[in-house]
Amino acid sequence: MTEQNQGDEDLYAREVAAEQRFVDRVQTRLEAAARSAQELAQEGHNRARLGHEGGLVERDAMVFQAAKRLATLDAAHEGLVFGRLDLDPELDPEPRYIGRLGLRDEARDTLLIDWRAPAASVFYQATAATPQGVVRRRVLRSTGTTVIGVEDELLDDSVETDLPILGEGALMAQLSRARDRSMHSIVATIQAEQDEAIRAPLKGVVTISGGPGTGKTVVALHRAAYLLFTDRRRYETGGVLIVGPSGVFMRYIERVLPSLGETAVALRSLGEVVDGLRAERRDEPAVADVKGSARMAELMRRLARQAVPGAPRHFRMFYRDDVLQLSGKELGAVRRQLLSKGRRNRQINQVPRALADALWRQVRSERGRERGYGEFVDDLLSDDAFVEFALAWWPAVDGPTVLGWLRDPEVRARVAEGILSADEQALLTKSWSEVRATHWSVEDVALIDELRYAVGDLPTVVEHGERSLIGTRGDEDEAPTREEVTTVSDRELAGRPGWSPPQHKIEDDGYAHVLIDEAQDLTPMQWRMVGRRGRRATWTIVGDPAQSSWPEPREAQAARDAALEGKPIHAFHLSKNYRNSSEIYEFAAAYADRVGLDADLPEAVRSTGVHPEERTVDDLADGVRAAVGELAAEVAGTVGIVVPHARRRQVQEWLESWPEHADDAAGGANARIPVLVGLETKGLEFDAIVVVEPDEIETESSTGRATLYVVYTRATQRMVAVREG
Ligand SMILES: Nc1ncnc2c1ncn2[C@@H]1O[C@H](COP(=O)(O)OP(=O)(O)OP(=O)(O)O)[C@@H](O)[C@H]1O
Repeated sequence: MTEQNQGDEDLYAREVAAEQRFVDRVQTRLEAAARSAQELAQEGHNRARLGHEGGLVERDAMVFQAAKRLATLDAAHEGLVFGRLDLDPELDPEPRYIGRLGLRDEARDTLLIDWRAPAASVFYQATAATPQGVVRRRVLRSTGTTVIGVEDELLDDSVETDLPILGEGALMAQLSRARDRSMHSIVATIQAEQDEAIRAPLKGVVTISGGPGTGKTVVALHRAAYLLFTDRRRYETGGVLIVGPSGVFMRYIERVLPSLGETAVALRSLGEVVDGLRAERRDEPAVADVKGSARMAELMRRLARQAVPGAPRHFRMFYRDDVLQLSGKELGAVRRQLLSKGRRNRQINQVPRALADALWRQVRSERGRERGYGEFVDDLLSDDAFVEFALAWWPAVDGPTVLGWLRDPEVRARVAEGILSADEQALLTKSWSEVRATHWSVEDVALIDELRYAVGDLPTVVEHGERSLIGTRGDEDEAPTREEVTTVSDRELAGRPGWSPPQHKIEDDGYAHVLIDEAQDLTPMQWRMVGRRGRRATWTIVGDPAQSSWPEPREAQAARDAALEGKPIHAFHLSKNYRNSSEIYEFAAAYADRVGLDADLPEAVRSTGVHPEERTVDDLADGVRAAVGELAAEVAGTVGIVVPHARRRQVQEWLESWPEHADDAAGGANARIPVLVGLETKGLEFDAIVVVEPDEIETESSTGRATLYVVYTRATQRMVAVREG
């Protein structure tokens, strides 16, 4: 080793040791904060809320909680302290440290600046062209609480200092690491254009566009953390909803926010947006196209107004000297009259009276009329046959039940007339006849939500005597309370089981912030579903139109505009691809160009020198096996095998039968070597990808080319496409 090299190494070690001393100091302070929080917890929470001191301790408690989460969830990655700024000594001779949370020392001076605080923005925004007073930017690389390296950038060489500049650049070091099954935070290396989107104004809608791998997802997640930091009360109380394409994707991103100390967010895939439903299965593309179409909104509206299939269709009774009966036609009129007053489930209390009114019009005999309307109603309400009919004719219904009515061919033909073609109707019939009644698809969830809003939430059944079946004050959201049960009929009915309004109302679905990832794929019906949750929200919308798998972009755009209700839009665009090697991205971009996708082509910042390969093989199984074997040996992280729909099972079976990969194949979509269809790879990334029969992926749906483009942009290091020739 040369003297020069030895000298460099010593300097590097000294700098790392100096940073370690600072990190140790932060750690000691954090532990002290934790101790005082614990002591205070023992003394009781009330004191913590008193006066100035109390506020301070509360803050310590928060710091403690956040730190605990950091320690448990992200120990193996970037540490609590990750950044340091050395400014022009004339501005500030002391270094400033940036961390995942803010911390003060014993004298209440700033020890660590939270990355989201205004004082930290210069860490991300300063460049050599506009150094903003920063001479050196340093990123600390750590494992847990141990500093293992530093990466420096000199931003202003006009200032005289003796600061050493070490390392090879934090960004490249971060981008070259192996991919595992989850996405990690990028707090240490957020780039200036990304930082602008993260810190964008709070009002209205922020859109983040950009080609593959530009950091749209990870930036949007950091933005959610930023919003929680800036207006914690609003966003923690009102809630932040993050919607992504699939369960696999949600699991992939779920660690990012906790690693930033934030857990107060609802992460939902499109199949989980509606409370109580959890769908993972996707319909085949042709069916999904029908179910997602905006035309389904009208179809659902009609469906929600139908008579309940299988419910009694007429009613007949004797009253004094009259025979009273309600035919299908008369019942239809009562149904329409009730529906004109509000949501179906909210009308339940009005049903007996509406039926009684219709029957009273038929009472002609003198003996009947002389008792008067009031007593007639009371007589009816104490008549078991009548009450049973009312309950059976107008039961409380929920979204899944109403969607299930479409299994009845008569109902389906009636509501779909003029909306869906015979072929489209047949597709729906097939889709619902093939699966168990409750095994809903992701696409069904948006339809169920539509119906839920049309019929109103399910009332809660209450035990005997608590509530009456019949309301005393028209269509109200509040059920009559015990005190309001005043009429004879009410008293009689008070002994029967009845309904009270739902505890959870659909009005409670709203969030303070809605973040939509892979927004280019939302169908019009899905836009309606998320729109209902964001009426009073601020929004972040992330997407890349070239990766869209929805065939009617204009229809989706209209649905999206309707969901946003004219809120002001701030658009941000990201221009650099941080995922793919430049060799892989060139291949993908050439494909996009060849097949005529109007793609937003970012610049890939990293090169590996290894080009993707296209292989034609005699035997597909052998070819895939060889490719998987090579790539699994070459990369340390994940290897995705992407297949056409029709080959999924076959390839999964091959993989499991190859002893060398049996372990890596276990764990389904979360395995080291998962088998996925094109659409499932959305938003994900792998160290290496094997694409099986790409031409079949391209032709298996009307948007297959966009899907194949997505597939070609998933690998960070290696890609092999295999075709049988
Ligand atoms: N500033 C950064 N520092 C380090 N890594 C980054 C940075 N920006 C993005 N990355 C990494 O680049 C990869 C791609 O990011 P991300 O998945 O957010 O991109 P995307 O634009 O949503 O991609 P796509 O649209 O193709 O799904 C991720 O591994 C992410 O961590």
